[in-house]
Amino acid sequence: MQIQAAKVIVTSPGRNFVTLKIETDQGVHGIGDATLNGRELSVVSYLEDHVNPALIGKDPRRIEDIWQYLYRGAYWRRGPVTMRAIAAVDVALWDIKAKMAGMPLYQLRGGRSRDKVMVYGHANGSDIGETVEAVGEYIDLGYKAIRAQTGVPGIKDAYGVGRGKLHYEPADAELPSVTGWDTRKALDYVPKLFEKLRNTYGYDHHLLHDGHHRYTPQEAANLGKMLEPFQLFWLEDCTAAENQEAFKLVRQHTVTPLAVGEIFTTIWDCKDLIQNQLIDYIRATIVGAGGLTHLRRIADLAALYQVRTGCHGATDLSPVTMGTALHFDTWVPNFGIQEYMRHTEATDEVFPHDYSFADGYLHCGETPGHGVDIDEDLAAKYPYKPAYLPVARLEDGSMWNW
Ligand SMILES: O=C(O)C(O)[C@@H](O)[C@H](O)[C@H](O)CO
Ligand SMILES: [Mg+2]
Repeated sequence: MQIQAAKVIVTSPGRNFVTLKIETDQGVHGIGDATLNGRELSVVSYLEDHVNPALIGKDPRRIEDIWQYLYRGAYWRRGPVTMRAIAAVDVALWDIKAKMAGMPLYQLRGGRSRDKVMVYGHANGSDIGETVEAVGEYIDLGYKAIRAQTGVPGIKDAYGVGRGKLHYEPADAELPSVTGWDTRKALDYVPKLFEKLRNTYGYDHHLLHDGHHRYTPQEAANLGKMLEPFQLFWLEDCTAAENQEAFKLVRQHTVTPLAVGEIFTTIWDCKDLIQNQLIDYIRATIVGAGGLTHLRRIADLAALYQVRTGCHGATDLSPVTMGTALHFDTWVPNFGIQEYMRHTEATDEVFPHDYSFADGYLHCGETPGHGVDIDEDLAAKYPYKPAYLPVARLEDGSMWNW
């Protein structure tokens, strides 16, 4: 069996997605997601110029060997562009293998560990009142877990406040727009949001919050401590994690559960965080961390330390990543939760899929493979359109973390 063709499809049904399609001489094809928000075309080039030519003629069943070939063979290791390209190949090959086996992908991992996958949705508003209302809407939709983000008075367009209700999408401008940040104001306002949420809805639902790398370790520790009475499911990206040791300080001061990892690309980014039990949830996902082949290694290491998974699932990852993540979530023994931001209808049409939402849970389908395909004719109707995430600056003009 041989790989006959590998092609990259770029489509923008509301936002940009990069998809790799691998075709075999047996008529079976597989697809993988290679989307890197705001840097999409760099992965297109990486695949078209450097990876795809090397795939032709290879045996698609040798997934592990092809993964090692692309990782070790490049000499230049890790990084978002390289690892997303590897992830796309890896996922397309797992799709092919599962289709050939006539099984849904989770069966090839070891079968079901659970009946359904708990997800969290994104509730946001420009102030506490609006966010509390938005959380209520998610509760009415059946969600068991809800992430709550609020605009903060005096801060211009704070992180997490979207334009649409169910379709939060911050990558909007042809060049990054400028938003603001003020830690003092946020530290004062965010705990009040969670106090109001618990007073309004009680403690039956899981509540989550994303700090988006905005706080120093000391400030993050302070926030975690103030949020303790409100029993969060997790506080995400409370501080930047390039220096994994930074989490020690946070951990020493608060029992609020910590999650991190949506921008991690390999196990090396979270090895110390996991082994020192500095986090509770690892947010790496399929497209970000080298595909199913690598993500399961991260999950296995995490399991040794009772760290659970919480895959990134924002709408800058295509339905291909969501579908594959759901097969991973259905299998992985140390599952925690899955992020679920809904794609727009146009995106769902370009990527027909068999996963479905009901009563706060997502269910992966039973069709062979990962259950997601691409309608190439429809995809061609939505050409690439540059779109960037905003940047953040402090009041005095200093660059901050978006
Ligand atoms: O889903 C999350 O938790 C995020 O932090 C995203 O909103 C993130 O900002 C985007 O995925 C970046 O592309
Ligand atoms: Mg996040």
